[in-house]
Amino acid sequence: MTPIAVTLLTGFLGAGKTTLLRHILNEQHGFKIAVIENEFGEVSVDDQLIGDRATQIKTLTNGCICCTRSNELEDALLDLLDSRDRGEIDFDRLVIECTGMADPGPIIQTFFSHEILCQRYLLDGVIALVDAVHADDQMNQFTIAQSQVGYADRILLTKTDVAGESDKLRERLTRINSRAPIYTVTFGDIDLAQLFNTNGFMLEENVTTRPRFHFMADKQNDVSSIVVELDYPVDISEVSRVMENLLLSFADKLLRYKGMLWIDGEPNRLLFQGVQRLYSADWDRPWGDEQPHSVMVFIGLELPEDEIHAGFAALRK
Ligand SMILES: Nc1nc2c(ncn2[C@@H]2O[C@H](COP(=O)(O)OP(=O)(O)OP(=O)(O)O)[C@@H](O)[C@H]2O)c(=O)[nH]1
Repeated sequence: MTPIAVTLLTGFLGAGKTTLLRHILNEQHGFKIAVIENEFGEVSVDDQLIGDRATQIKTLTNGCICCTRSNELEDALLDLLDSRDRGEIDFDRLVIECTGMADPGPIIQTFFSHEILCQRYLLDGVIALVDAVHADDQMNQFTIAQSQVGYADRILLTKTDVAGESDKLRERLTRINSRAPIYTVTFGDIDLAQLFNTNGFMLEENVTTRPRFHFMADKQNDVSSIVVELDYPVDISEVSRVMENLLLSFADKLLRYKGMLWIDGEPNRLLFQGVQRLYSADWDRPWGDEQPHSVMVFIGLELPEDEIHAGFAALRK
């Protein structure tokens, strides 16, 4: 059975998530989309704004889905599957709109830690919306606004019609997350091909991410990213040991990491990625004519850069 592709919309309060969702639902894309909305408070406003284009809208108002202990998100995901299996509703994609204060981490983990959800849903991508007018202040004040950017596979800069383009803001976003491309979007108007099928959590991605800016130590952000590149082969069990050690001390700080490794004596590339404590690895295609090398991107909160660099540097034989 083909898993249902899930897109997670995150971004700080007022960044334009609902506006984008409305645009997604009104496009002629041929998908049947179900929506999970998360709002604070008993009265749901956004589902009235969205209109009736979604197959099914589930609104979770019992607190924020990233921090409630009630498994409300899990229940909603299972309910949707039940209704679909009973033939009551039909959908082939799911979009989840988080609240503006939500931490995407636990939401992402839901898709990796529950057996049925793992099988039936495929987390396709995390889209972070960033309000070009307010983002700087928001990220200065709230680390969660930085984390939302840190988890993203795509960053959408909204409200540039008011704020204009800012290289400084783009540079800051790239410092936080050097992996995600940044697109501008005005009132949600964007080609869906840029949002869907990002394969953000698939392992066959060609990871060649490099920071587009050369920067100094990051004093501005709590969340930042680093790229680790190794021009020597490493032992797979040694890599596991380095990762286990890093996770032992810093699991909560390593928001997201992804990489391609040159494993000693192996003709194939090893792709690996993780979100906090959960990580996985898979063999990819052979290196072929390409010069083998390793490249990894780590995105995290108060990123333990020295420890990461030291851990992998120690693998040089
Ligand atoms: N000028 C301008 N306004 C925008 C743009 N995108 C969204 N808005 C406006 O920004 C306001 C907030 O947009 P929403 O889509 O409700 O934002 P949200 O992220 O869903 O907000 P919360 O649910 O509160 O987190 C609305 O008044 C939108 O019309 C844009 O690109 N340009």
